[in-house]
Amino acid sequence: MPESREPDRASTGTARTPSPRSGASPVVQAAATGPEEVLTSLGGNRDGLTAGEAARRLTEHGPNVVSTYRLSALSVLARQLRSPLLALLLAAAAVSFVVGQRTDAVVIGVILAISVGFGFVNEYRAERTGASLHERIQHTAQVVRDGAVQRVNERDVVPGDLLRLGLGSVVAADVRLIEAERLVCDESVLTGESVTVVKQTAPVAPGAALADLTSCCLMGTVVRGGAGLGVVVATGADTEFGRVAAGLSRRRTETEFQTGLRRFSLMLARIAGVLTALIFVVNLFTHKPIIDAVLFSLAIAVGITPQLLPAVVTTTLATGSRRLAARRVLVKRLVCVEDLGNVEVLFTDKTGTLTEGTVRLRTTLNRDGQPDDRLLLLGLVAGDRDPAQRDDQDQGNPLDVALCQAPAAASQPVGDYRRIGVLPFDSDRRRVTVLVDTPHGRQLVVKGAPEEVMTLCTDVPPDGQAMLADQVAAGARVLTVATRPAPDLEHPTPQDERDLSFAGLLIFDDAVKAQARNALAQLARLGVAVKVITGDHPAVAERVCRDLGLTVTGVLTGKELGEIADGDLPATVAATTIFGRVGPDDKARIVHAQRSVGADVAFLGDGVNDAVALHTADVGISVDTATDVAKDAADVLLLEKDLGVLAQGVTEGRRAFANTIKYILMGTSSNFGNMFSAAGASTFLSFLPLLPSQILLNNLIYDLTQVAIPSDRVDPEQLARPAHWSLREIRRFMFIFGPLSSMFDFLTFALLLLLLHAGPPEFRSGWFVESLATQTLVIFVIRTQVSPFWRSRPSRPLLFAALAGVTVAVLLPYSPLAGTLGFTRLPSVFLIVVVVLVAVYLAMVETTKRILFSSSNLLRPAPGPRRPERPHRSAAARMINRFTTHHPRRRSRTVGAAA
Ligand SMILES: Nc1ncnc2c1ncn2[C@@H]1O[C@H](COP(=O)(O)OP(=O)(O)OP(=O)(O)O)[C@@H](O)[C@H]1O
Ligand SMILES: [Mg+2]
Repeated sequence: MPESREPDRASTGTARTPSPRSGASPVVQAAATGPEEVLTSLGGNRDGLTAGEAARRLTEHGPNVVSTYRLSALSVLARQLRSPLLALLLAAAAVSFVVGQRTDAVVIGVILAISVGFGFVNEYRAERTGASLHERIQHTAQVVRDGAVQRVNERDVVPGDLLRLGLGSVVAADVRLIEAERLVCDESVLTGESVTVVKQTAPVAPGAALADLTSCCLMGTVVRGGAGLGVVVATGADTEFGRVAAGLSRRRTETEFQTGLRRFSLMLARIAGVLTALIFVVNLFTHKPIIDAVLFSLAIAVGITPQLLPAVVTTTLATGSRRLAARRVLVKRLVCVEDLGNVEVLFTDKTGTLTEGTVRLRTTLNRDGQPDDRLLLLGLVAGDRDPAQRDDQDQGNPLDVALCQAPAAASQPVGDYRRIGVLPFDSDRRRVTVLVDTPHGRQLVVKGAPEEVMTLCTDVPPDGQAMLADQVAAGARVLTVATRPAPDLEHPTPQDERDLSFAGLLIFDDAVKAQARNALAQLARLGVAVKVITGDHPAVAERVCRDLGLTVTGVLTGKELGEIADGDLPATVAATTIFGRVGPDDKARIVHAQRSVGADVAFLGDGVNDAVALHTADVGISVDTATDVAKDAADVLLLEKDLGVLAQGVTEGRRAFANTIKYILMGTSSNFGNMFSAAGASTFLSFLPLLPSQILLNNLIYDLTQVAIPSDRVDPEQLARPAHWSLREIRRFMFIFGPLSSMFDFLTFALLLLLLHAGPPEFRSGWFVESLATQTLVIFVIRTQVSPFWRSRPSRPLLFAALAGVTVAVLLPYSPLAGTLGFTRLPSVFLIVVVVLVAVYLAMVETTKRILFSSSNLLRPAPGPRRPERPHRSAAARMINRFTTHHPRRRSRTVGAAA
């Protein structure tokens, strides 16, 4: 991580982006004032607020959020109406109303209203699901209230609260620091500056710039090291972050899926444009009334455009997200469902995923290889948290938690050891160092990864290494403890970690998770390669993999990784299963290398050390109990750390993709073919093959049948491999199945005209029935690669919708509405002919499908050209989202529904 920790560097704060502000904000004033003074002025004390006072302040100041997101029905409706096509059509209908074709105009108006309403309802419902995803992700903050440390919802933090800050926490409000222990913050979200800032408690000069408020911590910034305690001086929109948040864009970058959809829609729009213009010109030449020609060509364009696409996509994704939520997997955005389906390589951490994650201290070994409680005592003293503060010891670093929970821990005289200073744990140094006053004088105690600590020792006994090797080979997690007298030391620095005396080893157990074996097998069946990335010793990881039956093809350590040139990295990473002793930047580098060979990468981790890699991956996955930064960086949150649910997530993603593709293939085959035929027929007929209102009605009924697609079953074969967008394949599909459908249309035309000598109403009625039947029923063939198609069962809603659509089409010419809609009864011989035609058509499509799918990649793994690097959403946008509520309450700024 590019960071500097020298205080002088941090306080000079050159050339940092100032935030727009009007007058000195609460935090700027507090920064220049003494800590106790600020605390008193806010009516607080070291015991924190009382519960009653906190509740009172919450009503007074409102929730601690910077913005409120409102899903506005109006904006969803506006999106439905935004189509220029619709506007043109309405205008043309209005003109036709004025020139006298009243019924036709009214019918067009009614059908359009129903279509818009239908699209609106579907999209609004799906959007609401999306919005509710957000509310399920809760963030908590650690505050001192009534004299005790407690976790409260971040939104309930109020001015005057005492906020505790630790490694990896996202600061929940603007605070004035009262205590700071080597506290280092990353304020890039506010200042754009990647150099971290060292915090302390001394007041700064009045009117200091935002980047120089070293006595304060600001909302939205991240604690990169150390710990602190501060009094909240501002919450919500009154914070510095709240002020800038109001002006920031919340635009999100597109995923591959969204890009694919957009390109597809664009392609159809182009085709529709060309076709419409052509029909219009031809119809003018064939001397049809101009207003009819306009209406007709516009109706065709409407017929081609997949208006329901957004609704179908959101509904499929929402269905997937609901199923996932039932399995305790939350996606932050709906499209993440689809992203999950594409995952090909999963990097996972070890603790809690492959192992139970409840680390237990098994034994201690001193210099002579004997159990010794003194090591436990030293281990406790050199914990990441001060053991003198007994609160919350069951949260945090699993190894430290294990030490606190060891049966002998309670009887250790930790009270006799007073902590003077600490070099907190971080994943690069892999150790904790504390300076303590002990009954035997002042001492430096170092506890950490054996490779790191043992090199700092001068007196490792001859069998020390062997002792360690035995334990590691057995799969135990081992920490080494070392000490040194330091009588004159005041502030420990990394340079003081030298000439240590080896004290012994702490041996931990972390049982292998039994269910993980099953989950790994499931992922393997889905074609997802699993790799382990851990800060632990590779041998420990190897042992775990062996126990779980995961084949290990290669092992690499962080050190070896450092020696590999960027160019060679992708190949090496691809050939490696275990990455051990890697730090945060290595993790990101590995993920990056894997992505560069064109694989879709997911990363699962929950630590501060995982945040960068979580951002780098295509899909970042974390757990609900993870550190704030990891949770924020993730796209998917598991409420339980379990690989099994992930396999299901992948399946759901693929299901969503498969169903979306079904809709698209439908739209590009028969539907497209029919519109094309209508256009063609208009060139040689002396009358319009379908009235504009009939085209719209045809389109509406078809659309109604299509909304059942998200509910459809997906064949197991399609779930077995990730699929990717390929516009080329879709186009190919379109140019094979479109004309095939047209061929049957022209056959119908010939029958109607030559055999049955149909006049305009009969012709239109007949073709209306035939075209709806073909374009609706073809779903049963297209929805599956299984041949013959009836061997794959569709979902009940889809079956019902399709059959109902056809029934309505057949009955319409016999209904009382027939006259208004321009239909007439059909001779029964024609209906028989239609049945035969449809059957032959479906058989043809089935045969073509068999040939096409055996050579096509459309619904199967397609290692086609890959998308470029995913541009990450800006850190600020992510952060605003965190501090946003979807429940409008008072005193928070409202932003539009543009998410
Ligand atoms: N509390 C601690 N005190 C001292 N050393 C520690 C502590 N926690 C971890 N270490 C050492 O640092 C190493 C890396 O730990 P880190 O938490 O960065 O790993 P990780 O990548 O999160 O691993 P995992 O896959 O187990 O989650 C550990 O293997 C251990 O040797
Ligand atoms: Mg970890």
